[in-house]
Amino acid sequence: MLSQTHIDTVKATIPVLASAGTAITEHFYNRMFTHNPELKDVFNMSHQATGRQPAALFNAIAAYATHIDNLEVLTGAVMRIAHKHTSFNIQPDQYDIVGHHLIETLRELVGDAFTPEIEEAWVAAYQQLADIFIQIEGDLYKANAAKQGGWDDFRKFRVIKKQPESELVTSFVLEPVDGGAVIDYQPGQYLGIKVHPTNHEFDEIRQYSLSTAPNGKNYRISVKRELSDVKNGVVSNYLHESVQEGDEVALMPPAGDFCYQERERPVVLISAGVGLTPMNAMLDTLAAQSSKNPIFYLHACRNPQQHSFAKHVASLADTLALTYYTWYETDAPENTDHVLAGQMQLAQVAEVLPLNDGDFYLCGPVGFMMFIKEQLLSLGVTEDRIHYEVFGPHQSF
Ligand SMILES: NC(=O)C1=CN([C@@H]2O[C@H](COP(=O)(O)OP(=O)(O)OC[C@H]3O[C@@H](n4cnc5c(N)ncnc54)[C@H](O)[C@@H]3O)[C@@H](O)[C@H]2O)C=CC1
Repeated sequence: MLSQTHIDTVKATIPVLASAGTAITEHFYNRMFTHNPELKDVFNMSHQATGRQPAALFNAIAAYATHIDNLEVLTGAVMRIAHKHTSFNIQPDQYDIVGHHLIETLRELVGDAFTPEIEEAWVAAYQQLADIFIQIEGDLYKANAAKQGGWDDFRKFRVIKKQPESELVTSFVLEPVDGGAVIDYQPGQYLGIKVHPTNHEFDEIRQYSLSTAPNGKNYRISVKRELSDVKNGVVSNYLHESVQEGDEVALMPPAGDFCYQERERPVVLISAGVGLTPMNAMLDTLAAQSSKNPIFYLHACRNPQQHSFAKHVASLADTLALTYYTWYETDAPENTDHVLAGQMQLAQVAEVLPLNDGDFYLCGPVGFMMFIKEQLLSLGVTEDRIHYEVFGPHQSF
C-alpha cells in the first residue's frame, strides 16, 4: 500500500526523471537484456532499435508518476497496455525482473541523490502499478480461457490459406492445429503471433489486426511487407517470403480494446494504407449482421496497386447502406466513381458525411490520423465521437 510520503516522494522526483529523459529507459533496457536475454523473445526488438519502446516506457513512467494520486485518469491507457501485454503472454514474474532493473537503473544513473527514502517510495510505487497490470491481465487470461473455443498461453495454428490482396499486402488464414474452435472477437481486435524467423537469434512476437468477421473456426490477418532493413520488417518479410500454406505459427487469443461499438447512429470508418485491416473486419461484421445503419468508408493509399480489398468493399455496397471513397496519392484513375486524387481532404465529401451525429473511427499512420482528426474537429465533429488507437508502443496525440 502506498503511503502519502511515498506519493509525495515519487511526485517530487519527477524533475529528476525528466532531466534524465529516455537515457533512463535506454539504460534500463540495455541492462535488462544483458542480464535477462530471454526477455528478447518477448519484447519487440525492432521497437528497441528505433527507440520507440524506450520512449514509450519513459512516457508511461512519467505519466504514472504525475497521476499517482489520481490513477483513474490513466484507466484508458492502462487497459490498452494490458490488452497488448496479453498478446505477448506477459506473466507476473516478468514484472519482478522489470522492477528490479528499473530500480537498479535509477540507482546507477541518479547516484547518491537516489536516497533510501526515494528508493523505498519508487519500489512501492512500481509494485502498485505492477499489481494493477497483473490483476487486469490475469482476468483477461482467465476470461479468454473460459470462452467458447478459448485457450491460454500460445496455441499452435496452421496456415491454411495464403492470399495476396495487393502489391504489398498478403492475407493468412490460420486454423488451430488441434482442430478445435476459436474465440469470437470484436472487429478491431488483433492477434499476437509468435514466429522464429530463419537464422534469427530469438523468437519474435507481433500484433496484426484481424481483417474479417469472426467465424468460430479460423482467423485471418493481412500483413504488409515492410521494406526490409535492420530495424523493420523482420517478421513481415519472413511471413511473406518463408511462411507457406501448411506451416505453423503460434497465437495468443484476440486482444485489444479499439473496437466497433454498436450504436444506432451512422458510422464513418477512415483508414490509410494497411490500416484498413480493422476497418475491413468492421465492414464484414456489419455485413454479416445485415446492418441497416448508414455506413461511410473513406480510405487513403499510395496508388491503386497498393489498394487491398478494393473489389470486396465495392461488393459490400450491395448488402450495406455503404457510401465509400478512396484517395490515391498517385495514378488515380480519372472519371471513376468513388475515387479522388491526392491526400484525403474531407472537405471534398463533407456534404455527404454525418458530421453532427456519426461516430468516426480512424486507423493508419500516426501522421495520417493527426491530419484527419484536425480536419474532423474543424468540420465540427466533437472529440468524443472520434475513435482511434496508435498501433505499436503506446502514444497519444
Ligand atoms: N489496428 C491498427 O491500429 C493498425 C494500424 N496500422 C497502422 O497503419 C499504418 C499503415 O501504414 P502504411 O500502410 O505503411 O501507410 P502508408 O505509408 O502507405 O500511407 C498510406 C496513406 O496514408 C496517407 N498518409 C500517410 N501519412 C500521412 C500524413 N502524415 N498526412 C496525411 N496523409 C498521410 C497517404 O495518403 C498515404 O498514401 C501503420 O502505421 C500501422 O501501424 C496498420 C494495421 C492495423
